[in-house]
Amino acid sequence: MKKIPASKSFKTKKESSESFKKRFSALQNLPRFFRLVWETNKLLTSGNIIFRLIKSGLPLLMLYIGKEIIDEVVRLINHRTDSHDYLWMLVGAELGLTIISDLLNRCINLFDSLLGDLVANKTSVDLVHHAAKLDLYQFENPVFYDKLERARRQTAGRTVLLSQTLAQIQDILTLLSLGAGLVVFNPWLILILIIAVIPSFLGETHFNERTYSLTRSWTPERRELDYLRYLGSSAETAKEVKVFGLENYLARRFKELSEEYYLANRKIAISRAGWGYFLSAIGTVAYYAAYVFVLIQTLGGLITIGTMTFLSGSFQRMHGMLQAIMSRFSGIAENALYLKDLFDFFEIEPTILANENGHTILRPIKKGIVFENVSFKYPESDFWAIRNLSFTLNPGEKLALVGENGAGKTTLVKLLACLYKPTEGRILIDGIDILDYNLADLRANIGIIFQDYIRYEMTVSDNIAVGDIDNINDKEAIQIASDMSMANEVIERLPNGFEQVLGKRFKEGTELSGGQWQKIALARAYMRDAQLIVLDEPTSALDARAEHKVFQRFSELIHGKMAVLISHRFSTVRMADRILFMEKGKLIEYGSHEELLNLDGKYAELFQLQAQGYL
Ligand SMILES: Nc1ncnc2c1ncn2[C@@H]1O[C@H](COP(=O)(O)OP(=O)(O)OP(=O)(O)O)[C@@H](O)[C@H]1O
Repeated sequence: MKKIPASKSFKTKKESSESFKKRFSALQNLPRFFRLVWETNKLLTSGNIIFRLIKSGLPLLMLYIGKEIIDEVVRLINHRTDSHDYLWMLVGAELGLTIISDLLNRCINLFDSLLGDLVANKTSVDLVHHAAKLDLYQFENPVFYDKLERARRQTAGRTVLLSQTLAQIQDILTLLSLGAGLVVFNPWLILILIIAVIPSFLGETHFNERTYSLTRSWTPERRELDYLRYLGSSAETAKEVKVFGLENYLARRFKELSEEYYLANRKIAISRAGWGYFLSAIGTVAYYAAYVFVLIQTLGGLITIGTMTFLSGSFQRMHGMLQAIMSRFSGIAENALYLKDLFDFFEIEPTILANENGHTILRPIKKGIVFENVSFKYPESDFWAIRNLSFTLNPGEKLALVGENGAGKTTLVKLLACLYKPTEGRILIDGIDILDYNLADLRANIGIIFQDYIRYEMTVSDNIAVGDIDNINDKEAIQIASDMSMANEVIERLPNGFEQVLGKRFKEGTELSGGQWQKIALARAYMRDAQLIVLDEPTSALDARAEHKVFQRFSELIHGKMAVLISHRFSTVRMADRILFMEKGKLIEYGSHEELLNLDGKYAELFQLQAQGYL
């Protein structure tokens, strides 16, 4: 079994004090959090605060009435003929306050939970919007991914922080009011009280901080655990797990890793329980010392029995409350740290900007698309995925990209869609760098179907409409796109036609074959009114005849538009006006099919090889 890395289980003093400071500075995130809560729902937020303010004054009032009741009862025992009216009035008032207090509790809980759900929903929506703005390479970076993962966890978890902080404010107000009552009768008790809770507070703070550092430093492993759980128990992976008999391997890997995490966690949990018990025992002893002090004063006739119950009652409540406030305080600081992860994520800026005021693409494109000495390295990679690539895609031209696996074909398409920035060189549309165009307009003009397109487990209609999501309700356009891509042949055979849910995740879902999925995905390309259509091996799962037919149709249907086709089938590739043959990121041959055959180079060699396979 792997040993727990030292850095994960133990930390130096310096690290501890640094993260301690970090915890407290994380509290600075609270105002931003409350702004978010306020913006989410002003009515619920203000209602919640008002109810809590009222509630915070009730304990003092109740204790005072309790004291008055006892003193009145004692007085009436000694003066039996006096009227009982004041006593019943006090009892009535106590009953009324109890009923109001219950009602306030219900309202506060209700508002907390409604507000918590709304905040979680709003944060999730903001998260999706922000994630969509970020660069693709950021998603491929593990550090970023961990941040995203932590942020995603925060969206639901912050509900606790909301009620914690509001309860904290409420308890502090109650404490102040009770404290004022206590000061009037005996100021010394306050001092005992403070001494009693400080050890617990320090203990709580220390352990919360250790838990946070542990959780944080284990984010990559927790991500791996989630991934292993997914591999071992999801519909998508079940087929392969069964045929390769991976269950034991996955379960073992999960067990080993989860056990390491458990052990690290257990260590903290045990010392937390031990120290927590010891430190709160100090508080209990102090409480009893104060209690004895009050009893002695009562026996000496210095205070009434009512005052004794008031003092011991408020002391007990304040003790409990102070302890709750202190332990909640470190809880809040801890949650605020997690909150920092969420806000940090929102602070990550994309490098490819939306460029809302950028150029818009001419319709139709006049001079075409020019790759000008473009080179590209993936971030964190030290080899060139694309190297010194220069070519022009003329208006109306159909270009095919050919090359062995890893030659850089998909990378070229990603650069064209502005998913990455070229490391060197420029890509121009009508003479303007694509980075200077309005990003949304640029992408609206390009329709790309990637080889790893998404199989949306939604209706057929939605699966096609994602190609032009603004027209999701345009049934006619969806129908036409499906006719064009030959998906109609698939759809006709589905029990619910266009409304058929695809995939096996949801009830009544139907699974399609690889080729059938591809025909549906291909319809997305016809949905949008793009000037350039890029198909990155979207027909690899079609049989040879179907692929030939699809491409023949494609050439006819997109007549006049620009297209880039990536395929490993030469029968398809030869339909293009021009073919670019790529090797290790470089363009090594280009021309029409006939020209490349006459050249008798790499293209011709691969073509012959494939042709022989069919002989
Ligand atoms: N996200 C990525 N991060 C780092 N390197 C990558 C990434 N995607 C691709 N590469 C590398 O870039 C090179 C070009 O990959 P690309 O996907 O463009 O090839 P391709 O020609 O489309 O291959 P195929 O025919 O297999 O689809 C490969 O060596 C690959 O390992």
